[in-house]
Amino acid sequence: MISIEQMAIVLDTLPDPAFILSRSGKYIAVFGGRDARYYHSSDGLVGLRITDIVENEKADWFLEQIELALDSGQLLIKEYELNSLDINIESIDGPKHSLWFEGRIQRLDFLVDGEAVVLWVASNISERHELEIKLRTLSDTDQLTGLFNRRKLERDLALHYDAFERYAVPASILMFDLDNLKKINDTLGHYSGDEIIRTIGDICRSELRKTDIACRFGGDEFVIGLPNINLKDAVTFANRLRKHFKLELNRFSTEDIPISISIGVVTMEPADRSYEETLRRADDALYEAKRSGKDQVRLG
Ligand SMILES: Nc1nc2c(ncn2[C@@H]2O[C@H](COP(=O)(O)OP(=O)(O)OP(=O)(O)O)[C@@H](O)[C@H]2O)c(=O)[nH]1
Repeated sequence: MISIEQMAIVLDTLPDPAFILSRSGKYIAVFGGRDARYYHSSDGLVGLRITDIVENEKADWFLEQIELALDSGQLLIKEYELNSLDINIESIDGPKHSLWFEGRIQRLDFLVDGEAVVLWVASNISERHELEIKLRTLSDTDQLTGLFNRRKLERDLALHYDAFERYAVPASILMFDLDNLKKINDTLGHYSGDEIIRTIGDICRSELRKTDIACRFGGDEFVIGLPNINLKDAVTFANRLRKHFKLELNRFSTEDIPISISIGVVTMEPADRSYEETLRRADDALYEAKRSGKDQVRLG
């Protein structure tokens, strides 16, 4: 059997901080989490309330979680961030940058000063969180161009179609394809073809707003989603883009292989039953641009 004194040492040596918090957000007791590389100091917390140290919105969130854990009686697991906007990190010992935590919150079956209480164990998961963000970004990105890939595009277009259908928020789509890439590969080599595709990514990044979605759809085919843009403005944009591409890609052109792009432009319409139908119309418009001699913009 270990003694009460040894038990106290064990609690204080817990690698992750464990808080006993009341329903009203009062810190009743704090144990462990002493490593200043991973955790802010919890010295002086006992007796304070969450609202004393955490800004309003975040404090409300903490109180909500306590309430949920108390009501359900079941283990509640939540991830959250604490940064200098939430608490005055500068004045507290410990890491100064923002941290991500996994909170494990469980009702305790006793009252303190007549109030229900929970045990809140906070594990620092910042490294895991960063890795997850990197993985998510990687899985949404086309390696050659750094643009989004088709999976991410389709996810975003589904959301924009939803906004269009419910609230009539316009959204337009450009689908474009390099002209004559096969000849370029055959004549100048596959690496030149790759460089042209990479350059397309750079031009897209320089031309687009943050909310636009530029994606390499596959091979030498690209799609740009333009939220909040109607057909007229989308066509103006497509023409500007075509000229910009022509200018930049000119350095790859040879006498008998001009390098340009063909673009199909459409906007979401009530007759489209899904974003896939809008995309299909963009593809038809692109096909028309190719059929009519390439290096041009066609409306669908
Ligand atoms: N270098 C390079 N070539 C690629 C890549 N992806 C696809 N391609 C080539 O791009 C060509 C695309 O086919 P098409 O669109 O029919 O060929 P195109 O010569 O551009 O024909 P048009 O679109 O009618 O002008 C194929 O030859 C593919 O091998 C890539 O990542 N790098």
